Amino acid sequence: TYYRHHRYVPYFYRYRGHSANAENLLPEVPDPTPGAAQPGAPIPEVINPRPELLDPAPEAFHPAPEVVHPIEEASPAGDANRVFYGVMFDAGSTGSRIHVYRFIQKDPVELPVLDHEMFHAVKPGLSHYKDNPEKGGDTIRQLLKVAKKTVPEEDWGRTPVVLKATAGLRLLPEDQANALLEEVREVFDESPFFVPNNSVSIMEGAKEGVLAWVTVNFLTGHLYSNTRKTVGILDLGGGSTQITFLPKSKKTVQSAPPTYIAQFNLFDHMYQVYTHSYLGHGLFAARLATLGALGADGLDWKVFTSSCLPKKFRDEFTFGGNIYQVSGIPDGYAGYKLCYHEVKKVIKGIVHQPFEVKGSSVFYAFSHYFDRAVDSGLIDGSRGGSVEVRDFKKRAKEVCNKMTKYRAVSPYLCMDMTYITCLLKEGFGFKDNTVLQLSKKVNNVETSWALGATFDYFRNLNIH
Ligand SMILES: O=c1ccn([C@@H]2O[C@H](COP(=O)(O)OP(=O)(O)O)[C@@H](O)[C@H]2O)c(=O)[nH]1
Repeated sequence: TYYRHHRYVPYFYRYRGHSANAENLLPEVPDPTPGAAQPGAPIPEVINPRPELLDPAPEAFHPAPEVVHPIEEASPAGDANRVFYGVMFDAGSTGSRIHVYRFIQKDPVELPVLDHEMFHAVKPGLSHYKDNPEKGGDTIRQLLKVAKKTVPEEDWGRTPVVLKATAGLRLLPEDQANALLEEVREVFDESPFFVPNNSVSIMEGAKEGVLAWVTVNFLTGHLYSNTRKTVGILDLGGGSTQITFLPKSKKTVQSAPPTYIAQFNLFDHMYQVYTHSYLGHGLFAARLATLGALGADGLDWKVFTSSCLPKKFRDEFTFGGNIYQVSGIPDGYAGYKLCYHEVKKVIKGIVHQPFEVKGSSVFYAFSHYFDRAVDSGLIDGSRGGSVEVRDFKKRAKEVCNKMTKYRAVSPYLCMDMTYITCLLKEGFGFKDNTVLQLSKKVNNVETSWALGATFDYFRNLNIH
């Protein structure tokens, strides 16, 4: 039985309505008793043993005792299940988010099962408050209310709260980023939750890609199968973008810059992945770069123009706490070809083309890849879907050549779709027929680095 946990395929069940990704809409948390089944819903089976898949890896995933709290006594009913929670904050460049994960540990030597995620998001991100860190701290305080409503009060003191900041804070001057982090530490310290050492930090880009890869491969069951098949991930944030996959060919590893290869141990397997985070190549940073405005601090009088924007469009674009004047080219041309030419300059020669992107057959693409695919009508927002790289290109052309039609959806849609097309094709070197699985959630859990980071916290994946 010791090995049995490795045969469990992670199955997740929806115990109650999952809150939508309504940025800015701070939740009413509908049901204060986590795990309460919906009326009429079938009683979920939490784990699903698959006896035919024997995997001799012996190590269980359970929190290392020094990190987390003693295993509970069996309840009077004789139920030895241990429920525990992990709270992970994602301080992204465009918003801050909270993920409250509920795990069930059936047996101390077996892997706990991820049972539920509560997710909420607010906009804008912490970096927006670079000149007013206290207000930034307030957004985290607001999100903590979700944790208080989701985690039963008796568990607060042993539930860890961790915040990791990504591109938004990486792009800020150090003193401003530190002031924001310090503010968050104070908010955590005054909260009733368990605040581990180093619980508030800026995450390295390389970790961001690896942890998202861990999340997606965990949620899709690939970490449990003995086929060693995994899926790659593409994450397009506001400030940075990540690519991570498990190379099949040695040449991919040998020809990659050494910092693009990461190793870690997960559920007793050693993985060596290709991963990189491109700072300044997230969608919003790329908009600014296309407009020639990236880093143009203090040029608030200047209007930055682009043929990717509707000709008569004019806007104040805010990113990272700075405001930029932007517009289309009123008497000039707009459209796909010119736009492609502009965005290509942002990508060409900067993005490394891995030897083998076509080999790693399926890539899960999420965050802004997903959002823009929904906005442009490529996929349905509630279901997600799979598209080929060429579908992005086709839709980008249509959006750019009919800007008035899509303007109401977003005046930046032409620029964004063209950037995504160019990044995939000329940046990473994907073929037209590479399949991208676009998803915001897998089994009702957000596809983001946050779950991987929670595993990393509990188990220390020792990524290097
Ligand atoms: O759990 C998550 C985390 C992020 N996102 C989306 O992914 C994008 C990520 O942008 P972010 O501001 O985090 O970018 P970064 O700071 O990583 O560049 C945004 O559209 C978010 O709404 C999401 O849907 N779920």
